[in-house]
Amino acid sequence: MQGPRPVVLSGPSGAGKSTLLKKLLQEYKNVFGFSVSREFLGPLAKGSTSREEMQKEIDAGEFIEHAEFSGNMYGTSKGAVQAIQAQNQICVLDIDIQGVKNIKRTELNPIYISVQPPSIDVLEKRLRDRQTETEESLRKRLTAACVDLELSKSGGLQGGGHWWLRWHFLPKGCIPLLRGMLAGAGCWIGSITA
Ligand SMILES: Nc1ncnc2c1ncn2[C@@H]1O[C@H](COP(=O)(O)OP(=O)(O)OP(=O)(O)O)[C@@H](O)[C@H]1O
Repeated sequence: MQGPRPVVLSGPSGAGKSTLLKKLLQEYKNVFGFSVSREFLGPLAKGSTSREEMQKEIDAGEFIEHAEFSGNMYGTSKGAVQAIQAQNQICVLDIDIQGVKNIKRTELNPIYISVQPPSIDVLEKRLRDRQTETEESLRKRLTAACVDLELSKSGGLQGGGHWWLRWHFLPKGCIPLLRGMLAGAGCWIGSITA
C-alpha cells in the first residue's frame, strides 16, 4: 500500500487506546486519520452493514482483518486504510489482539503499539470509573486483559516493529514518548506542543 506506515493500537479494554487516539487526533489534526472498522451488529442495528454484504467483501479479500464475536462481525477494509494513506496521513487502527495476529500475516507493515495498563488492578479501577460495564462484562474484560497481557509479553507478537506503551502517564506526558517511538520507527510527526 502507498503512503505513510499505519499505526496499530492494541491492548486490553480500558488500557486507554481511545483516550490516546483522541489525544493524537486533537494534537495532530492532519497527521493522523482514524480508520473506522466496518461492522455487522445484527439485522436491527442502525447503519450496520448486512452480514451477507460484509461476508461477500471478506470473501473477495477486501478486508485486512476481520473477527466475529457473539454474532457481531467487525473488520478493517483495505479501502478505508488506503483512503487515509492517499491523503498522506498516518492511518491509526484500534485492533484487538486477534486482529493484530491477523494483520501480522498481511503486507500492511504497520507500526504496532501495544497499550498496556500498569496493572490489572489499575485496569479494573479505570473500567469501574468509566461506568460502562456491568459486573459480568467487567469480569469478561478483565479475563481477556490477562490473556492480552500474556500474549503481548510472549514472543508471538514481538518483532516487526512492535512497541510497548505502558500507558500510566497522564496523556500529556505520554505524547512525547509516543512521538519518540514513532520517530524511532521512521515515522516523524513534527514538533510537540503538549
Ligand atoms: N493514562 C491514563 N491514566 C488514567 N486514566 C486513564 C488513562 N488513560 C485512560 N484512562 C481512563 O481509563 C478509562 C478507559 O480508557 P479508554 O476508554 O481510552 O480505554 P480503551 O482501551 O479505549 O477501552 P475500550 O477498548 O473498551 O474502548 C477511561 O475512563 C479513561 O479516561
